[in-house]
Amino acid sequence: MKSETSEERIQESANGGSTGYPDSPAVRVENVNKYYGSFHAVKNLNFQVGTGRCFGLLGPNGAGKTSMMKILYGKNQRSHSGENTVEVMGYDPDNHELEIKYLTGIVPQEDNLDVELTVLDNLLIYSRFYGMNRSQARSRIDELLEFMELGEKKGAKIRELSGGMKRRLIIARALINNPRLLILDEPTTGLDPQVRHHIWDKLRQLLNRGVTILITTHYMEEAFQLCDELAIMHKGEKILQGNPRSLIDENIERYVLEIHNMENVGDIQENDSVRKEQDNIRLLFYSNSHRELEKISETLNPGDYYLRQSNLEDLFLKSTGRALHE
Ligand SMILES: Nc1ncnc2c1ncn2[C@@H]1O[C@H](COP(=O)(O)OP(=O)(O)OP(=O)(O)O)[C@@H](O)[C@H]1O
Repeated sequence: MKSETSEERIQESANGGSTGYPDSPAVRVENVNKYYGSFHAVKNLNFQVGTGRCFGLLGPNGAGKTSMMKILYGKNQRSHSGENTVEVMGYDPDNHELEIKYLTGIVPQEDNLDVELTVLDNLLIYSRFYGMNRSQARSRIDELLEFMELGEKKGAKIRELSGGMKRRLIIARALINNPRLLILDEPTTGLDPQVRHHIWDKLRQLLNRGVTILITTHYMEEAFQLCDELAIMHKGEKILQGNPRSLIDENIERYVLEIHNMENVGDIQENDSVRKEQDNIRLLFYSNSHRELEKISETLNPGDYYLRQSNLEDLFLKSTGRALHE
C-alpha cells in the first residue's frame, strides 16, 4: 500500500521508498529504446544501479545519455518496441511519475532557475511541489543552503549569482525532498575547478549517507573520481560497462607516449607491442611495456613528449573514436 498524503510520501522517501532494503537496485533498465520519429536515439539499453552507488553514463554529444535519463524521471516516454523494463526505486516511470518525483532529485543540464526571484523564493516555490508546509520548508532550506555553502546568498536574486553558485543552488533544490536517488545531467559543465571539486565533495557526502547517484558528464576525471561503475554509450548503444579502474585495465594498454611536437618525428611504426593513434595535435603510442615507449622517446627531443599511464579519456577516445560526433 503506497502513502496517500504528501507528508507521508516525503517520510516514505526519507525511509527509502519502496526499495528500502540494501540489495535491491535503485534503477533497473532492461532492453530500453527511444525513437524520435524514425531516429533511434537509445538502443536496447541495459544497466542497473545498486542502492547507494554512483553510476555514470558517458558518451560523446548525441550518444543518448539525456534521452535515457529523462526516461527515468518520466520526462521522456520510452518506445515500447518489445519486451522492456524500467524501474526507479521499484516504480515504472510510465505510470508512477509522481512516486518517482517524491523519491528522486533532478539536476537538469540547463540552469532553469527563476532569475527574477531570490534564492530563498526559488527554493520555497519548489518545496510546494512536494507539499511541504512553510516552516518545514524553511528549516530544510536553511539546512540545504548551509550544506551547499550558499547561506549568505539566501536573499540574493538569481541574476546576481555566479555560474558556480547557480549550479550549487540547483543541487540544493534537487535535495529539498531528501531524495534517495539523485540524477545529475552534466552538473559541472562550464564550472571552474574549485567549484567542480566542491561539488564532487558534496556528492561524496551524499553517497556516504546512502543516496544513490546517477550522473552524466563529459569530464573523465569527474567520472573516475565519483563513479563506482559507468557505462560508455555511443550512437545510442552501450559499448562498455564496468568499474572505471577495471575498464581501463582491461580495455587499453597501460602506458601512452604522447608526442606534441610532430615536426621532427621520424617515421615511427607500430608493432606487436606498440599501437599508434593520431589526432590533429598529437601522435600517441600505446603499449603495456613502459620500456618499449621509453625506447621510442629516446629518439625525440625531451620537451616534445610526455610518457604517462593511460586514463579514462584514452579509453573513451579509443572506444568512441576521435572524429567529431555532432
Ligand atoms: N526531442 C527530440 N527530438 C528529436 N531528436 C532528439 C530529441 N532529443 C534528442 N534528440 C536527438 O537524440 C540524440 C541523442 O540526444 P541526447 O540529448 O540524448 O544525447 P546526449 O548523449 O545527452 O548528448 P549531449 O552530451 O550533447 O547532452 C541526438 O541526436 C539528438 O539530436
